Amino acid sequence: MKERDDRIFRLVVSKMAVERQGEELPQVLVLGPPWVFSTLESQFPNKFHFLKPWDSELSLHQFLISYAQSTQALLIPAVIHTLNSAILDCLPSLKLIITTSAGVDHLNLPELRGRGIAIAYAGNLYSEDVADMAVGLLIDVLRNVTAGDRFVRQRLWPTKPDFPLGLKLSGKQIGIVGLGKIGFEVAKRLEGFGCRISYNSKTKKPLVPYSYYSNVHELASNCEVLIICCGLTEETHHIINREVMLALGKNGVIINIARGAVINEKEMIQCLVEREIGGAGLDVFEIEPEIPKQLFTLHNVVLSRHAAITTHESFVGMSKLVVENLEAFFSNKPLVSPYMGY
Ligand SMILES: O=CC(=O)O
Repeated sequence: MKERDDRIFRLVVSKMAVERQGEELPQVLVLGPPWVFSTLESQFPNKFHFLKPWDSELSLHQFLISYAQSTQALLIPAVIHTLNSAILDCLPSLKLIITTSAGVDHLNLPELRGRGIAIAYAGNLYSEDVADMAVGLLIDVLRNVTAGDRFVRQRLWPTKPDFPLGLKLSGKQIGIVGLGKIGFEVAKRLEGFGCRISYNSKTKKPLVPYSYYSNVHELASNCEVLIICCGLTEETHHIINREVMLALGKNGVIINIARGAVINEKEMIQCLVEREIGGAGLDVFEIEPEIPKQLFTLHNVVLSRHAAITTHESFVGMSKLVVENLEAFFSNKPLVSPYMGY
């Protein structure tokens, strides 16, 4: 009985605390991993009252029903895939979703459009960081940087001198899948390495000096490296399949800084195991963070933790953009970085 009374007391106190904090300021609900939000929170001015379900003892459903009935703005500070109809049904006043990502594949766009909910997103904020990461992964895979690090740490250098040779980056024929802002930034960087650039995208870009291939198979047949820079859509889902990888060839390298499911991951692992492609640098996976264990055993693969955007500078820029969008929204001005593609 005492335990039950204590619990009710704690719930009432936490409800009062939430209500007190939010008396004046516009409310913004936050859904997503608390650790991502906590890296941003210190940068936000004291202008909004952030509703954080993880601070409450209530279930998410109960929390939303209790506190978020008049909430108009929702912040998603990571790529989470749990924003389903059941959650949206608990948010009858919702008018805006701010996602801090550049990709919007985690949002059900037709449903949000149907419900009249606007979206603000990161736009091109991270393109340089993501392009830097793509080039970093490529150099790592070709020149065995991480594999060399493991070799040295395992004290194998003095005893086992037969470390494999790397492959040269300069002059490589690079195929970029998706020549948006990130793809362009990757191309610009690799031009500096004397690489020859080709690309695939929905349509040929005017005034672009790179060779265009209208399908990825043809692109792969003419390249030694594929760098995946496109968004994940129904059309691009598993667009990089076994046939494409076989066309890339035995020394071919795949870099993915876009979304895991653009590549058929099972087929990629099979191609890597059977040495039908040369290697891969992967920042993203089909299901994160539970990635296939087989990848851990492959020495021709460099793994990263969906971290291409995670620089101090990009987090500062992202916090600023979130605040600008919230300020615009709560003062009935146009959003600063609206997502228009739905
Ligand atoms: O993956 C990260 C993003 O879409 O911003």
